Amino acid sequence: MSNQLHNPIGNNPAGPKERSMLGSLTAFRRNPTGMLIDYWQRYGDLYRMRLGPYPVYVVTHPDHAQHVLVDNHNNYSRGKFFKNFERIIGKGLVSIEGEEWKKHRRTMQPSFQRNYVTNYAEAAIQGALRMLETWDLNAKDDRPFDAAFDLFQLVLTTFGQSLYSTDLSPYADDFIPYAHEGSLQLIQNVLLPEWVPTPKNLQLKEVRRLFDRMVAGVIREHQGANSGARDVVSALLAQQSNGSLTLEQVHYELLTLLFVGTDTTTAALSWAMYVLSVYPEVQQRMYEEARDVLNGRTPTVDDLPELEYTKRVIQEVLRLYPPVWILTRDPIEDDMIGGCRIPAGSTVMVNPYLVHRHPAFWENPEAFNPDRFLEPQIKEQHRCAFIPFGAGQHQCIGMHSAMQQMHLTLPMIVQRFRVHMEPSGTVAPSPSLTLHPNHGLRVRLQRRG
Ligand code: HEM
Repeated sequence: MSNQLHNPIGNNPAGPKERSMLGSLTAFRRNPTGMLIDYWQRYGDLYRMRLGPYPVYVVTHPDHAQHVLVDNHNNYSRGKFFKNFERIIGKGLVSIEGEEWKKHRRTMQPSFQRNYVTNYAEAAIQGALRMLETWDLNAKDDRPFDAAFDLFQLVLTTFGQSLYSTDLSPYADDFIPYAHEGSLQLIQNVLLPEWVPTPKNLQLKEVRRLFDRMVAGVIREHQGANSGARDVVSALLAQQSNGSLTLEQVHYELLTLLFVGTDTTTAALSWAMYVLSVYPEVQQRMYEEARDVLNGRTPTVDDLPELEYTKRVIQEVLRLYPPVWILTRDPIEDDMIGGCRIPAGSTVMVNPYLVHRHPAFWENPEAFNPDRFLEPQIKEQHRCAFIPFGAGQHQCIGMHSAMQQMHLTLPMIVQRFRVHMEPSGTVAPSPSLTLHPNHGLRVRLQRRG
């Protein structure tokens, strides 16, 4: 794999010769991760391609990621691809900019602070216990099943109770396939104007209607019950009462959190289950850690610092399978990255999937090795070599709650079961907006004695 800094022609990055009007869009739709890696090998660390009419510069080197996301972020807007999100979730934290973004982020931040997030642990644990009860039955009957669906249900329910003080479980059957569909359409349909009445656009409208109904219900419950809840819904509604936000803005922010918070955490948990099944030695070490630290108990947040191998497994899962595998920004003025000119109005794609595989920063990058994250060496790693939650001002607001949920759930799983894939073998990533294992995650569980 390439480890060149860049491979420019003059001060233009190299890239494929694209004769079709669609540029590299067809190849991107067919096999996005494969295509991006192939171009990386051919054209170096910073390359140029076209997706339809849009010039895109793909960034794979941590220095360049840091330049775009952190050091020179003032010269970058979220850009045209993030605008596309508005088709499903309206104008929320992932598409708004400037002062409006700052105000919204400030309003929501307290609900996501590391210390506050510990309040969500109980919902995550109780949800996991319920899920494991049904898994017990599957194990008893030796019945293979799609764990990805159950994990999504767990994440949705925990999300609802923690952040919205609402039981979202009745929506799970509709929401889960719709969230997958929405995520897929957003990446496959980047060029299709939303007013064109194609079956896919009509499907997107239906997805949007369900999401709207869910969020409208959550807001109504909060307004009607005077619940006294101190959740993110109440924080946003307080700003609406004092005239700082409109009800529509509150609605869109809640829609945004729901869409981006659940699909991502589910993808990460699914990849973790996959990893347990293909690396039995990793599963065994996690089991031994859970056995020694918990001695058969259910974990609490106080146990998390002791479950340190599990944390490294989660980090390694996020390195190889970053659920948010593409971040895009548009330069406002012309910029220079690694000696190459990046024109205003184009798009820069910072690609965690590639950054996390950069051979100059990760030895034997395709190997699954949680010990890469051992201290002190990980402290010396480039600050943008590992960016599953992004970097800079737009860094994920939900990262502590997502990490906490994974860190609590995985020891509970390995404590009770041995996990096997059904059928065994490797699973390819299926990239939509988020990176999921393709064809779900069929597993067979064996109860530990
Ligand atoms: C494993 C789970 C998750 C991953 C991998 C993840 C990843 C990311 C990444 C990479 C970004 C940066 C986007 C950018 O720079 O353009 C981001 C932003 C964001 N994430 Fe997450 N996320 C996860 C879970 C969550 C959860 C649980 C929530 C909410 C409950 C959430 C809400 C958001 C929001 C609102 C933003 C936009 C922040 C802003 O621009 O101010 N995420 N996430």
